[in-house]
Amino acid sequence: MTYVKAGGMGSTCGTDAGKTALRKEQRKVRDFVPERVRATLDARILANLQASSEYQDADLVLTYVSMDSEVDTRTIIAEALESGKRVAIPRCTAEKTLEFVEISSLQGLHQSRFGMLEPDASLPALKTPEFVGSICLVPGLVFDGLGNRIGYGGGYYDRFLAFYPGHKIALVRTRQLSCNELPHEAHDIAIDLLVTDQRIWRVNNNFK
Ligand SMILES: Nc1nc2c(c(=O)[nH]1)N(C=O)[C@@H](CNc1ccc(C(=O)N[C@@H](CCC(=O)O)C(=O)O)cc1)CN2
Ligand SMILES: Nc1ncnc2c1ncn2[C@@H]1O[C@H](COP(=O)(O)OP(=O)(O)OP(=O)(O)O)[C@@H](O)[C@H]1O
Repeated sequence: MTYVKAGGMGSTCGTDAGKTALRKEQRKVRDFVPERVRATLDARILANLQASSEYQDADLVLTYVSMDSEVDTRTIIAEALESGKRVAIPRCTAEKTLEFVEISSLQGLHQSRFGMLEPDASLPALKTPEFVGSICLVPGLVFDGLGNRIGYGGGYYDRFLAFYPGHKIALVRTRQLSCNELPHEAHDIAIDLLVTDQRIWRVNNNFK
């Protein structure tokens, strides 16, 4: 396995080829970090998230259910529910966007054809007005200081976030941060808040 330093990434300009290459190398970077180290970093990310006013003020948390080497959201889900917050997780739709379904535990979910845990198709999705006052934890492989992100490449989150009224928050291990501006296109929706294992980074140019 090749170890790719985050600082060594090329800043290719807005091309699909550039995004695809970054996805591939960042996936390796993320998988390369030993599980024990990831757990330590993720505990710090959790603490920083919980310390943020955006999290504290939110009564509803929209979050993916982590898998593989993604930043752990299962503890976040358990602690959010424990503290009385509402939690909703995504379901992929045929239109390649996301619907969010409220859950009360991680029980009863099923594995989607992409390997992620999803709520049953029969359960009702929340409607956009219910997202006011919520936060959305957005997954990604690599982020830059302007809030640009590169995900798995389905465009699911970009389509959903285009109509999302709450704070868009990324949970980021420091080595998933790019010091170069990432390639981005008109449809890409930037993150408002980066929560790393070291600090909380507010992307001011997103607050309009
Ligand atoms: N844990 C977790 N859950 C998540 C995401 C995530 O990043 N992490 N998502 C983040 O977005 C959404 C699912 N994202 C996906 C992104 C790409 C493909 C994908 O590569 N699809 C292929 C194959 C399509 C097909 O078989 O029809 C493709 O689009 O080519 C699938 C799902 C929702 N749930
Ligand atoms: N709002 C949108 N409307 C139409 N197509 C879109 C939209 N957002 C993204 N797409 C399309 O989805 C595909 C993947 O987008 P992109 O490369 O930005 O993925 P990503 O941000 O890495 O993935 P994701 O959002 O699932 O994490 C591209 O072909 C893009 O044109």
